[in-house]
Amino acid sequence: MKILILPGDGIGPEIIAQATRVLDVLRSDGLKVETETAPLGGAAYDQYGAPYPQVTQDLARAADAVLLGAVGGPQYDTLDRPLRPERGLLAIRKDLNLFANLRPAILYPELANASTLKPEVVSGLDILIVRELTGDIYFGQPRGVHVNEAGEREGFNTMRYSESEIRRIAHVAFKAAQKRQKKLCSVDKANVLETTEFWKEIVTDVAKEYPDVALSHMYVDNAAMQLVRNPKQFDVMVTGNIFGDILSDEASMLTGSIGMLPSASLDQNNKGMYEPSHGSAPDIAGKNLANPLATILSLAMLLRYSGNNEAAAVRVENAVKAVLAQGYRTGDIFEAGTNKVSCSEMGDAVVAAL
Ligand SMILES: NC(=O)C1=CN([C@@H]2O[C@H](COP(=O)(O)OP(=O)(O)OC[C@H]3O[C@@H](n4cnc5c(N)ncnc54)[C@H](O)[C@@H]3O)[C@@H](O)[C@H]2O)C=CC1
Ligand SMILES: CC(C)CC(=O)C(=O)O
Ligand SMILES: [Mg+2]
Repeated sequence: MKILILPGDGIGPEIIAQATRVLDVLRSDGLKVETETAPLGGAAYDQYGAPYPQVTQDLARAADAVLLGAVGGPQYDTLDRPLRPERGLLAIRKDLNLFANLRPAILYPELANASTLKPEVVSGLDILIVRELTGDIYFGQPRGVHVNEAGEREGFNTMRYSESEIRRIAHVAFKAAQKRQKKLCSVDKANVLETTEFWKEIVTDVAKEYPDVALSHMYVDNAAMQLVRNPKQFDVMVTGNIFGDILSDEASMLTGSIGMLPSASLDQNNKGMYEPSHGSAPDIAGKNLANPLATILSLAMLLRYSGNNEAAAVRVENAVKAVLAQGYRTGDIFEAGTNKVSCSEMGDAVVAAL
């Protein structure tokens, strides 16, 4: 298997370094992988003047899977939009047709007290958020800032979803629910937005092919509230790009920290890009403070989905469980009585536990 590694910006290189060490151990134990490394985002802009340069595109297309740290940073926030790191991320997702973003929010029992919610609200939590990733207001045209008819400057983006885009993500979500508790909640804002009323209509139609899955619908504002009130009511949630982006950050805090939430972004054939759900955390970048576990768990997802290697995935996940049981904690999940470690020390612990 060919894996392209994209460290990206901010904490990206630090967390990717720990995931790469884990991969190296698996490789020394016989896992057949070739790796290449390329820049994406701000790092690519600095080197090539573009956030998703040709060299990265060529390697990404040739790879079976991509492992990404994160992109972005304040030094890039004043660049023209097409040059910004986040555009590079959107471009690679679109280029590789990675429409299905799986974001599992699982609470490891050892982290029940790291959550800001009461342990009884989150203990045993196991939710899968299925987020559509290549459509919606993040990609819809027209977009921009112009002077309107009243002579005033005005910003605009467009929320759009085609029927085929909704159908294919709905199928992914129903199939995922079939393998879990057979409950799917589709999240929309159908009371206000035509695009998401259409979403609801199509998801309801696709449901006819999955009679064993109980489908429910919820408005996104209520879903945001219910995730905090009673998150264990959910099994699989399916939603569009922007709602999924926001709800998955919210769900991450149910697991103790955004530094714990991995993700897989898949195409129709399980080629995928794997990345933590968080960003480049400029506030802690370069300080060896970041939690690398979301990235290491993203590597596990890579091994499972693109590598078709369940045993290797479980080995990595068990190592993460072991280090949590041993009491290792980066600052974001630290609590009294545990052992506070740096990003690289957490990597040491995971490598030792493999
Ligand atoms: N997939 C990606 O590459 C994403 C990139 N971004 C970009 O990242 C930059 C920062 O965005 P923010 O809104 O601050 O979101 P962020 O997720 O980078 O950080 C939010 C907060 O969570 C903390 N945090 C995040 N990951 C952590 C980790 N592994 N360990 C410990 N603490 C962690 C940060 O220190 C910060 O306090 C921006 O340029 C943004 O556009 C944001 C989200 C996703
Ligand atoms: C640049 C953003 C679209 C990335 C993000 O926030 C995410 O994918 O979670
Ligand atoms: Mg996000």
